[in-house]
Amino acid sequence: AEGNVSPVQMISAMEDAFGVHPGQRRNHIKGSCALGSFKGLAAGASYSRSALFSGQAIPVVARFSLGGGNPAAKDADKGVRGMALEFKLPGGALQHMTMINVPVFGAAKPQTFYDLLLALKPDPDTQRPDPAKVKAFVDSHPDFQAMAAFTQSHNPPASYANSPYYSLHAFQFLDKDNQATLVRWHFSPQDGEKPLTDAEREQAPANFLEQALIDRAAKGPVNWDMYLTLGQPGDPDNDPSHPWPQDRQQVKVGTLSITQAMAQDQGNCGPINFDPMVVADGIAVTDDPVLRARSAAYALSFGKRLSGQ
Ligand code: HEM
Repeated sequence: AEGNVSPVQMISAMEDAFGVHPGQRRNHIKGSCALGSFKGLAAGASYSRSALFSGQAIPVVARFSLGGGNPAAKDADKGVRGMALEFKLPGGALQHMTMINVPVFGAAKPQTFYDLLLALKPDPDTQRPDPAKVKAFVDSHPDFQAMAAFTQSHNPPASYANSPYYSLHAFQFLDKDNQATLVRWHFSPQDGEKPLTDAEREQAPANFLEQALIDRAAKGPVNWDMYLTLGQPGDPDNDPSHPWPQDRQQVKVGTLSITQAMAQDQGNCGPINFDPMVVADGIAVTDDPVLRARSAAYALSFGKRLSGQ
């Protein structure tokens, strides 16, 4: 079926798929907090007047996470890893970037993501998703396939520090003359990309990502370079399942340094809603329906967990 999916439908499908864990996120439930700063480059300032690219160090509160709503998920499980950033700009404005480590998203429209959640609802008899329903979902949603192929063919990272993270959505960067440039961005790890080997995946304990990040940050800043990908006329601005052609120009616009990590109940990322539509002057959202559905669903998840539901 086509049509708008309300946040109430979306979160209720998420709760049916993953269960309800009171006070916690309905998705990306397992994660860790971190702190650091971001330094922008003049190259960024030529596309966006955001204070991000002033060259001053901008304080950042971060959260790293596993996709999905299972708090007992294993860190070696295949699937999505997230990096959510809240930049505290001078004067009190906030900029969010809420990214995953997959370069293509599995839904052109909120309906596809909703249909996936419906297909993942555990069968009462087996307590597992019904494989026939999952297959029917996959067969009927071509926009899901690129992301599924990517997550199945890539082992997860050995550390959050060894993964890139992608905006997926396109945003408008606005310069000082209000000239707009359509961009996507990603953060590339200076520590390099390092997936677990198959043997490491089998032997890995359930929980290692948090301690690995704490240990790594204790040795010195963990850096990611931020790159823009510049859109060309005709590149879609409203479909995170649709990659742009490979030849699009990339521009390095800054570096994120994570200096400290901690458990999510010991840091200040817990009560933040990393809504990806929180943008400050110089960056603007498009009418991407997936981005809009995210914002609505995050608000509901946030309201529930803050009130102990
Ligand atoms: C329609 C599609 C999507 C829906 C309905 C959805 C829903 C959600 C919800 C409900 C949360 C928990 C929010 C909270 O309680 O604070 C969440 C977290 C998250 N989502 Fe999404 N999401 C979608 C797509 C995406 C995409 C495309 C990305 C990446 C580009 C993404 C990355 C993340 C990350 C990194 C988190 C964890 C944020 C944190 O650490 O607090 N999601 N999502």
